[in-house]
Amino acid sequence: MSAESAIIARGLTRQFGKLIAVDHVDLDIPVARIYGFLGPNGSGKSTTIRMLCGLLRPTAGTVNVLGHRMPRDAERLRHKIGYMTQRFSLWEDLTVEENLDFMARIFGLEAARRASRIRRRLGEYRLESQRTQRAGTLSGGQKQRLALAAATLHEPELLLLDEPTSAVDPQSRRDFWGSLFELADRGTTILVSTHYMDEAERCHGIAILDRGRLVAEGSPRQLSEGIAASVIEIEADDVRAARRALEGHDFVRSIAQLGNRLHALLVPGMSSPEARIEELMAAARVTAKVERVRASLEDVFVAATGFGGSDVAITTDQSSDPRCSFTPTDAG
Ligand SMILES: Nc1ncnc2c1ncn2[C@@H]1O[C@H](COP(=O)(O)OP(=O)(O)OP(=O)(O)O)[C@@H](O)[C@H]1O
Repeated sequence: MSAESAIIARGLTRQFGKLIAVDHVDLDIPVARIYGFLGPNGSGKSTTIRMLCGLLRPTAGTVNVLGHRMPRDAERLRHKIGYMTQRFSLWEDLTVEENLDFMARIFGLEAARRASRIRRRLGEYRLESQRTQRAGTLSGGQKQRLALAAATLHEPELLLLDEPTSAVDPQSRRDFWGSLFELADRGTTILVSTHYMDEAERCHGIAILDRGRLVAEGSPRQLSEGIAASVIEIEADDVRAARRALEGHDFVRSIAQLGNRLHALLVPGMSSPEARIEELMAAARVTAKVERVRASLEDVFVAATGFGGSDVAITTDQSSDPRCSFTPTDAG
């Protein structure tokens, strides 16, 4: 393992019967960085994360996490990693403080350290006023802060976060990301799966998964510059007419509407794509401003996942429970 890599995976594969949920994925995730998994529903993000933290046994491939071979060394890794899923997985009938105390005991913190860590986390995650409130009655954002406080009680070197912000509002998401950056600044490696482009944009590195395969990887800037498409923005007085004029042409791979603008992804290598689009607009008598723009991460996502559409849906995965154990399972 290289000194800078927190996670190295080679040929990581997981099958469920005939379905290949994760298909020969290679990963090198550097320490103290925020690394994002982006992918449509069912692309294998959760399955990959569960294999990385030892909850699920790979069908094939090797995984090394913080110098430990997984899943063989899962038990030894337990104290070095924190895991948080999209589903609130603490005890709803216990108070905020009781939840933290319980988790601190699970992580084996002795009494004095337990008390000081809990006090610190309550402050850091703004939960002091909710200290004696039952977790089940917290708001979505408070629950998420509690889950992060619990996942970081033992000061893990690596945090694995599976769609942690899917149930909270934009302000809570922003706060949450502020906390992630602080953790990364202090040396924690963070792997986070998300459906949100703005979140992926904040990551130091991103892997895009599609049908179990890793289809693109790099920093947001590298991905944007390396996109296999020309991105043309069309600002039109009649957006619907502009869209109609673009439809049905082989060289137009996808069209997405953003207010009164369209983003068209064209096949790469066209000599002057703007001129070609201007011709189409003129022929359809649509007044439009046409310019070539830098690819957004959403454009990259659409191109990397086969131009299948830009809508990224959010689902709730009920399949994993971090409380149960760290024993790898074959059944998932
Ligand atoms: N325990 C399991 N048994 C059978 N199939 C499974 C199991 N867990 C996951 N799958 C399947 O593996 C594929 C990948 O699922 P996974 O949950 O990893 O995707 P995901 O990218 O995390 O999706 P989402 O964004 O919807 O949470 C899906 O087709 C899913 O139905």
